[in-house]
Amino acid sequence: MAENSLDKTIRIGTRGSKLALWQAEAAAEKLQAAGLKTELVIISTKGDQVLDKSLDKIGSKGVFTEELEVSLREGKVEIAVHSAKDVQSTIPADLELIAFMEREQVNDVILSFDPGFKLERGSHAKIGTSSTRRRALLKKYYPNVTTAESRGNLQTRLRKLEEKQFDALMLAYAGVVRMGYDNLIVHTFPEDEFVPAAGQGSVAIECARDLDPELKQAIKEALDHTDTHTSLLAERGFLRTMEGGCSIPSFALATLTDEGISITGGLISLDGQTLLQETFTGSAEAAEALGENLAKTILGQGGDAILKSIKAQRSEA
Ligand SMILES: NCc1[nH]cc(CCC(=O)O)c1CC(=O)O
Repeated sequence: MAENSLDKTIRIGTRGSKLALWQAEAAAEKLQAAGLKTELVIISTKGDQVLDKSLDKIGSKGVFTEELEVSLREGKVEIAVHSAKDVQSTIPADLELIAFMEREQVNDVILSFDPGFKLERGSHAKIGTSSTRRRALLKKYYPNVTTAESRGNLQTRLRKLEEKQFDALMLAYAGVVRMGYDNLIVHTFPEDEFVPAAGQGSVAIECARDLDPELKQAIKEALDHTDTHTSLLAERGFLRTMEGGCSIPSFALATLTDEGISITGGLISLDGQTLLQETFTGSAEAAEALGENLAKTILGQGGDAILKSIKAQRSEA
């Protein structure tokens, strides 16, 4: 009797952080509900190990994904689960992203242990964040706010908040609610002003291109969320054309509409002085091209000069 590929246990590669485990468990539950067998395999990445440097200083692409991709290649796991936001814009040719799980609310939020904490335009608060996008947007919209590095997993960052290394902490709502810290949210940024990073709030599933086709299809059917996938194609098309890597303050958010798809995206200079932001609409079938065209437009509006100056500043540092 031929061996049935769907009887095989799907080994799920994941980082060991609590959020990563939550995401991997969410994928495992859905696979099990579809009748598939699963097992979690915890893999530590450079982004988990190097905690004393900001991500733009660790520098290389795929700080949260590389070791997972090696395990896919070596056949140690069948799939890898990532925060979609942490996945580099171009995947190596022997690997592929087969599914994007249903997206959580996409907004950035502020957490504080002081329930009376209010963020206002003139606020002088010190806010923990290590994201260049969040820092630059805060400079633009909240010019008196200062920021402090807050690398590390969510638990580490909350400890820094507890130790009063800063007054408040800025994070993605998705991770906060998944960890059950939403009771600490004191401010939610509107997504048209603080446009999230491409992929924020969604979970991406990666596998080797040569994974058994029947198994691949079953995984896709169990995990993929069509509207999220379409949005992510547009956002990742934008990101790829922007060619910035994860430490560039670019942003992109696509949503499906009655007519098709809408994507808002752009780029901000590190000092917050120059903001380029546009919204494009098109058909869902051409989602990827729409994101690419948006990026080309932003680059043409002066985005290329912003990128150049960011790269020059970085090589000086
Ligand atoms: N590398 C950080 C990272 N990657 C994914 C999330 C949050 C959850 C998500 O956006 O899916 C975070 C933390 C944050 O930005 O607050």
